[in-house]
Order: sequence, then structure tokens, then C-alpha cells
Amino acid sequence: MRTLQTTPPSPETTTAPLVRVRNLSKDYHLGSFPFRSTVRAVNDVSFDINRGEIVALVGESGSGKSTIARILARLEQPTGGQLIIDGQDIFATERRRASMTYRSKVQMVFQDPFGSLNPAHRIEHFLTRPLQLHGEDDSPRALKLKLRELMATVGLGEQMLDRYPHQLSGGQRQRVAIARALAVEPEIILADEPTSMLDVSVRIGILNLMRKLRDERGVSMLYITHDLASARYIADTTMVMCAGDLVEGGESIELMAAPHHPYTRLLLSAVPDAYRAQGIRPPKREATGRNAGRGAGERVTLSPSHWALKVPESTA
Ligand SMILES: Nc1ncnc2c1ncn2[C@@H]1O[C@H](COP(=O)(O)OP(=O)(O)OP(=O)(O)O)[C@@H](O)[C@H]1O
Repeated sequence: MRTLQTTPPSPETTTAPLVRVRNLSKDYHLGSFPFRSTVRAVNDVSFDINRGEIVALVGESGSGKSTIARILARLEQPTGGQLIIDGQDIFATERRRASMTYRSKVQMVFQDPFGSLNPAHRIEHFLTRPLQLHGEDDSPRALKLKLRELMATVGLGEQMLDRYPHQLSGGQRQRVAIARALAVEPEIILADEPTSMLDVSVRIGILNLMRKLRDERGVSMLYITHDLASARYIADTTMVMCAGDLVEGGESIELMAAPHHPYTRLLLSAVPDAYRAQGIRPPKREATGRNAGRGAGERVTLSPSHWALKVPESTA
């Protein structure tokens, strides 16, 4: 059993952003001499994620969203830049691979709920190991209680623990993947298009679960998506990526009501508007989480260091 740091965080660490990304870049080198070329997938990107905040990273395919998630999950090495989590300069102190402490703070949920669970194991298997690694008391009784709690948190019945992945629907498998991430009580979950392979009818359930985890457990999330409507629905903050650059970022409701950058406007113009199509006024959306109490269109004060924007002068 692993011993986790139990020292309570200082007041400074609890108010500071949980994650600070500074000047992050990633180049991929393709081909071999003399036909070598370089793709700059992420270009000098900086942003913060606060505790208990959902930050959406939106943009077209190939804009660099997943590369950022993979670098934060330590599945890829960056070409340059800094990642500071809980005040620790991660790339400087854990150069080659992530420590167990890092892995218990930062968890990832992937797009494909079908490929992320080994079909040879029952659901119980996927949750038991992380619970044993993380928990203080790994007696069979305590473990059983935790498994039950975990399943209840993600909206699944205890009886599903005995099933194999193929016996579950896509939405149920994605809930298991979220439960597996939650088992180590992470501070942040990196969710890379967690609903894009699911039926439209079950997507809302996963989005609501993510909101619940933020609101009830204070879990921060980096939510990668193409879908601006879902970003507006769950994310406190939305950042827009275009060809490796972070072009605009802001409080989600406000950013989508008044986008500054032409690329954000273009993305928004492609979102189908069911209300407008039917000539109906959309209902007011209640802000939740960090934005509770703020109405749409109300201006919010953002920390100047919250993100580094690269808005062309003509549109700033
Ligand atoms: N392993 C790799 N080798 C070479 N190029 C890569 C690699 N991974 C990503 N890229 C390139 O980096 C750029 C960004 O890719 P990335 O997957 O981060 O974009 P994305 O916005 O997440 O797209 P999608 O939504 O389709 O996943 C693309 O041009 C992609 O082709």
C-alpha cells in the first residue's frame, strides 16, 4: 500500500490555480532525411485551471487539443514549456516519467469507452486495483464498501461489478472509466472527447455526471471537445484552439455570447441552433459551479494570468 502525503495544503496552495501551463509547445518530426518536416502541434500555449473548475478546450480536428491533454497526462513529452501543479514544476522535477503521486492527482478519461477497458476482465477488476493502491484500509470489507460507493457515485448499480465490458452499453462503460479515474481521488480529470463516441441520448448523462463531480467533489477538469454547445453546458471557462495556438479564452457563457476572435465566431456559426431554427427564444441558462450567481452577459473579473491570449490586434 502506498503512503500519500497527508500534510494539509497551505492557504496559499488552496487559492492558487491547481494547474498552470506556461509556454507549452510540441513539435512532431515526420519523415527522415532529406525529407524531414516538422509539425508544430502546440504553439506557446499558456493557461490556468483552478480548483473545482471545468475548463473546455475546443477547436477543430488537428488544432492540438488532444496533444495538450496527452502532455498533461504525461503520455507525451513537450518540446518546451512549463507545467506547474500544486506549485510543483513537473517537467523539471519529474523529467522522464510521472510519479505515483502525479498519477493519483491527474487522471485521464479517453474518448473510446470500448477500447479503454480490457474485455477479459470484469468491471470489479478495473476499480479494485486503483482503490487498493490509493486506500488506507484494503480489507475485503472496506474494499467492498468503496466499490459500492464508487459505482453509486457514477450512477451504476453494484450488480454491474460482476459484468464484463461487452455486457455494458457505451454510456455505462464510460461511467466505469470515470469511476476508475475517480478511484484514486484525483484533483483533476483530463477528459478527451468523453462523449463523442456515445449515442446522443446518453451524452447528457455523462456531462451531468462531470458537473456533479465538480460541484460535489470539487474535481477540476480539462474537457476536450469539438462541441461548443456541450462546453457551454458544463465548462466554467472555454479556451479556443486553432492550428496549435490558443486564440481566445473566457468565461464560457460570456465567450459564446460575445466571441472576439473570428475563428471562435466561425466555430459558433457552425453550431446548430434548434431554438433559432424554430423561431423560439432560448431559455436562460443557470450558471453552476464557479459561475453560480452570475447571469449570462454579466461581466466577470478574470485573473490577468488566467490565460495568455493571442488575439490579433484587429479583433482584440
Ligand atoms: N504522434 C504524432 N505524430 C505526428 N503528428 C502528430 C502526432 N499526434 C498529433 N499530430 C499532429 O499534431 C496536430 C494536432 O493533433 P491533435 O490530435 O492534438 O489535434 P486535436 O485538436 O486533438 O484533433 P482531434 O480532435 O482530431 O483529435 C495535428 O496536425 C496532428 O496531425
